Amino acid sequence: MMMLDVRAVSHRYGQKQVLDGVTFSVKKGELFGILGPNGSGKTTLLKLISKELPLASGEIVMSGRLLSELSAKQWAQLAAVLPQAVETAYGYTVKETVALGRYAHQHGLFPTWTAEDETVVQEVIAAVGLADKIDEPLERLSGGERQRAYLARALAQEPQLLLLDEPTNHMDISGQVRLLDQLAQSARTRGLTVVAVFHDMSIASLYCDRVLVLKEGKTAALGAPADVMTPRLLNDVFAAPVVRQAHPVAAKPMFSFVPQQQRKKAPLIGGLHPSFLDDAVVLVAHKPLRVLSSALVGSGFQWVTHFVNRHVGLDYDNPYADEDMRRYLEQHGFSVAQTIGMMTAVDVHDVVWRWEDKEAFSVAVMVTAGVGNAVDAARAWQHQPLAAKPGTINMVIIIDGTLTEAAFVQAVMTATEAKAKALADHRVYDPETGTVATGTSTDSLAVAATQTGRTFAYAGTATELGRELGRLVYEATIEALDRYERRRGRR
Ligand SMILES: Nc1ncnc2c1ncn2[C@@H]1O[C@H](COP(=O)(O)OP(=O)(O)OP(=O)(O)O)[C@@H](O)[C@H]1O
Repeated sequence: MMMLDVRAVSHRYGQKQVLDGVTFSVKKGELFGILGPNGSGKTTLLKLISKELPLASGEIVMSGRLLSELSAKQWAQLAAVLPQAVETAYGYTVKETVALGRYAHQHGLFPTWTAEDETVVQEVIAAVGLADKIDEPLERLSGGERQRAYLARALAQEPQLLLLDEPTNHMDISGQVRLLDQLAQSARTRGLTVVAVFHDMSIASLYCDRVLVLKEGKTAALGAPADVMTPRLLNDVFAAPVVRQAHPVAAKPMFSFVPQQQRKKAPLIGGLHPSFLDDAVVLVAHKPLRVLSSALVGSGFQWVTHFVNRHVGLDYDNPYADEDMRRYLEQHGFSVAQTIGMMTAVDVHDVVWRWEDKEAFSVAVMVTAGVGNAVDAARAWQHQPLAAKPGTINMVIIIDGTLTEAAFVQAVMTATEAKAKALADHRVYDPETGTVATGTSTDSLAVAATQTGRTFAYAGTATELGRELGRLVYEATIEALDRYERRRGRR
């Protein structure tokens, strides 16, 4: 059974329609987020669910019962609410405030304070981190501490459903994390259902199982954050440019707004640098880049924001490597449609990142090199049929500038030639033919361009762009080969 069913709910203040046919359900134990710009109807929706506003249109069912059939006390036995702004009642201590939350559990005309009431109150105060302030009057707490005291009061109700309006509003980062971890744990262990309004999209993405995105009182999106919180949707709903990035440790997308000024001035490459997951090196561009790539995921011409080079073991042998890579990207919160995915057996911490800012353009190169499967392309025909093994040179090239398609292809040629020269100078040999290797059997390359600024019709070695590109690729490949050898030497 659903904990909460909201069916075709609409609401007007006078003539003003602020909610229009909103429908969603929340399962028991779910952490459900409501997102949307100011005035999109989020608080109104919570007030309708908490019976603070009368429901004029649509239906709300809580734990199988129509809201209209629940008395105030019955409602309070099922649900608790932490509103956006709570009036501080002066003179009450933390404990007295929290004790008010037990009202729904007390019986008779002269309710008595039971041992259970006392235990619950002590527990929830400890859970929100206010044990040392238990006898402090509320007006002597900070805004964040007071918010936590009110949260403890809501938790003391031992509700099945907790409604929160911007619960982390006044809290510092550690307070936010503690509160949300606590809610997530209650959801997991006690089956507590949480419906919360969030303004911070990254927090919503990190903690919510599903989100409802409201725009002008209507549902703009409903689903898992990784699925529905696309930059395009958020751009549209919030009318501001949003960047989606990978969280460094959690498999959830993070979001940041890009200040207009910064967008105009800051060159892309200056702010770009590799970041690491446990088993991958990741590059995140602030805006989609046009890419020509041979990668496992995202081959051909694409517009992407993410480049993921994932480490797999030397014995990795999967005929469906592309599907496996897609799954990996999804599990780690990347949008497959906007990501270039490569694989390597090399330790990704040996990645080499080189960049050069010229007046007319900038170029950056990211290389991981492993040459366990080194091949001389001119003599590959002498090999036994080659197995696609993951000993590989992977390269991502990023150019601040506008490239024609010819320039993309020429950039691929220039990079490939410079890489082959690096292998020759590094004396990497094809173990089967004994001749100098030109690459490995599974190398990947992605050339990406911002498609803003100066246009480059060519990127061959006769052009300034090509010359710079050739130098960077050569130097980065040599350095990556050095790192590869050093690590092998250490084994
Ligand atoms: N009591 C009221 N009387 C008239 N209009 C109201 C009332 N309360 C809210 N509104 C209007 O209804 C719209 C939705 O308000 P609501 O508070 O639900 O939005 P919200 O999404 O929670 O916004 P915020 O992010 O600013 O908290 C707004 O345009 C607001 O001005």
